[in-house]
Amino acid sequence: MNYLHIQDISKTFGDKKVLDHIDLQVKKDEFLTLLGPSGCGKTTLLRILGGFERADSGKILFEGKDISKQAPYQRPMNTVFQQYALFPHLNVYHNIAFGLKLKKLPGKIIKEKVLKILELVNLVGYENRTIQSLSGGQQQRVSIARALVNEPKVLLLDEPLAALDLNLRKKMQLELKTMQQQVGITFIYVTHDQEEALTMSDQIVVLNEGRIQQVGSPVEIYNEPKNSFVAKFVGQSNILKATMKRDFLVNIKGIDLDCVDKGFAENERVQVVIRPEDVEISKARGQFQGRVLSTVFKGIHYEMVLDIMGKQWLSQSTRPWKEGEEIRVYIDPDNIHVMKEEDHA
Ligand SMILES: Nc1ncnc2c1ncn2[C@@H]1O[C@H](COP(=O)(O)OP(=O)(O)OP(=O)(O)O)[C@@H](O)[C@H]1O
Repeated sequence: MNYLHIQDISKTFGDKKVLDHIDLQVKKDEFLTLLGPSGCGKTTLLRILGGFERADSGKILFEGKDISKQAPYQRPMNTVFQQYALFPHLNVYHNIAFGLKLKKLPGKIIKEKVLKILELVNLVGYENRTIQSLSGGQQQRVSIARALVNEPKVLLLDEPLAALDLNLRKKMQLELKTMQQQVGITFIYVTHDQEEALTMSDQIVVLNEGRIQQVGSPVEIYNEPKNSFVAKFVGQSNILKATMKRDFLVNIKGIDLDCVDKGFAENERVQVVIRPEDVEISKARGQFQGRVLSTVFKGIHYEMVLDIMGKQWLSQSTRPWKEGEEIRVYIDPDNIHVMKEEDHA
């Protein structure tokens, strides 16, 4: 039996179809991320899961039971919002204990649970602090603690780190992942930040315009994007028109390249994705000839725009190449990913 099954969910606001037949299986103890651009329907799907919004059609099944009609508090889920939604007049302890008091648990048990969760979110000693005296990162930890203390089976997180600065966000990403592994709760995490999704997730669901584009592990999504939307949205890519000659041989602009992909017909028109870090520039070796158009220093590497037979390619290298320099480019067959051709590409 599936743990959580989002079964054929659709939702329309006015005349806009926001979710279009979303069908998704979520495993127990999995960190699953809904990734997509602003407006693609991520938050709406999360709100439907949490019970804050009703789908037009489809069901939410938890351990085989239909929970679609349950109120938020009846569901085995808790939500952490981007705006921390903490009670400003209560201190840290009472913010976290709030839900447990509503459940009328004995004071001793409440105290034990709150102290345990404070340890998990690294806030031991902060019990009596007011919410206003905490930093943004600490406030978000309180809101995560407040959700986790209720021991939900599934935690829903809607861009919880969006308001934090970059350094703190990166630190919290790792902390959240560790927390999730420690508590062994399924996390469903919404973000539009592809790096965040790649860092934290077991599974990523890429959404665009209310439709699932691809479901896969971070490595699958990055290395084997299913279409040009995923290839462009997750990392940078060179997307090139090509023709499949036969299995393991693809032709780009008259140049034959070995490749690992198969399953395409002879002479089928395809698209090839090559990541900038896989574009190897050298003076002498390579299937393609070209010229450096620009070079920008990016900290740990240089980013170059190349002119390869009249098309611009992005590339990365640890050494700078001079603008105007004539170069060759080598692509390893392992780094050539072939996709079906799309009309809009
Ligand atoms: N209650 C509502 N009434 C009307 N339209 C809505 C409502 N909620 C969401 N929408 C619309 O549905 C679309 C999807 O919104 P949603 O918030 O799910 O997207 P999102 O992917 O989470 O985007 P963001 O990252 O910007 O929050 C948007 O066009 C939004 O304007």
